[in-house]
Amino acid sequence: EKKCILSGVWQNDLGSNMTISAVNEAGQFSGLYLTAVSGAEKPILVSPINGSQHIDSLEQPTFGFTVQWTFSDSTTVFVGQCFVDKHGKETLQTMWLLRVKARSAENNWNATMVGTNIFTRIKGQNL
Ligand SMILES: O=C1N[C@H]2[C@H](CS[C@H]2CCCCC(=O)c2ccc3ccc4cccc5ccc2c3c45)N1
Repeated sequence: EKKCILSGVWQNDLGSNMTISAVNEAGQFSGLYLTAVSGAEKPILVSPINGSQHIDSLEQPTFGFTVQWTFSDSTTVFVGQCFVDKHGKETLQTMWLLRVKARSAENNWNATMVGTNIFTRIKGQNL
């Protein structure tokens, strides 16, 4: 069947790595995110994630999570769905919004970036 529980280790098309802890009975999870890219002028550090996935159906569930970047005053929210192919290979198709801190309300208009990322499991991490 096309069940997908997000716990485990994932890598996206940018080379960023994400480790998601156990998913509880409400579908909530936490984890750690190490981005491979950044536009901040600070060194990249591991950052916490918190989110939730649907577990009512577990068939190719939708999910969302927030990354609170520890190395800069910025936040990213990811939203997406887990797809499972006929071989059982899971892929997370996501879109994200990155909000960086604006100096003033006048600069609010260009403080949010948008993009997409695809995540796949790093081998041997299906536990
Ligand atoms: O795995 C993934 N990694 C990337 C995508 C979506 S999240 C993103 C990493 C974001 C790290 C923070 C950052 O880049 C960042 C932080 C602070 C900034 C301050 C000021 C900025 C001004 C212009 C452009 C920026 C671009 C990224 C920025 C910041 C700025 N997927």
